[in-house]
Amino acid sequence: MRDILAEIVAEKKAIVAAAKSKMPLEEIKAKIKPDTFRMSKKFKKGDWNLIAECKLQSPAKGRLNKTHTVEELARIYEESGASMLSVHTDPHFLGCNEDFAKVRQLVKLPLLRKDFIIDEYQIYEARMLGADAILLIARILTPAQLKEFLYTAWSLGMDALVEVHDEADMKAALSTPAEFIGINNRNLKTFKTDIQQTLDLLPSADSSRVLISESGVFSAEDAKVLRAAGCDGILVGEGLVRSENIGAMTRKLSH
Ligand SMILES: O=P(O)(O)OC[C@@H](O)[C@@H](O)c1c[nH]c2ccccc12
Repeated sequence: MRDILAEIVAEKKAIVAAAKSKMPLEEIKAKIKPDTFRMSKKFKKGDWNLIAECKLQSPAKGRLNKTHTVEELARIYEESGASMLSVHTDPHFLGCNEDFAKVRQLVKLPLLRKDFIIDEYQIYEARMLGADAILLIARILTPAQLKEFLYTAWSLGMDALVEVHDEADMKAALSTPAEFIGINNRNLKTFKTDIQQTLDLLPSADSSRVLISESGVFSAEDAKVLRAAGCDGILVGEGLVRSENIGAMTRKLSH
């Protein structure tokens, strides 16, 4: 069976190697200033937060939205009450660093750099692009890397959303002091989603962490179920970019 995550990670190694030879880490370090933890200032345990994702394409489903640019999506989300934006920089999602930097110029909300981080270089790069937070996917990192990358993000004033999909990932996430844990309802091998995944895993999370349910949220009803179960927020891409009225859907899912 096709393993989409493994394919993406294999390509990512080459992408990072090419980026390093174009702009060495030392050069990035000389350019950047630490951020001010804008995600953790905004997200409080017990509040409800929508992270709205600028997602034009998915590797499993192909093109999701042909009518809007990433910048247009970002503007609608911000005007319609999202707490934060997630912007892909990986080409499988039609993301790129340039679009991320453009969104940074356009909006004031905190921005999550959505990518597959396998090397500390990408964390410094995220800060250079103006990210407030990064995604760390437990499945593709060792527990030691997870901790190390979390501290690297913190040293740059950025927050990290540590993503888990099953009990083993959750255990790894809980072994770090991660403040934000994202339960991905999507199996990253098959890309199938089911919000039941969050409901199943929530009891094993510790209640001091901010818990975000990611992927496969398509309605206010889904959001309501997740909120009632104890989530502090949701991360939504497809459910927004494919809806007929993106602004109205953003408003519905924001509270
Ligand atoms: O479009 P959705 O089903 O609402 O999902 C958004 C987001 O959770 C998803 O893009 C995502 C979360 N973590 C990932 C890791 C890899 C690829 C994609 C993702």
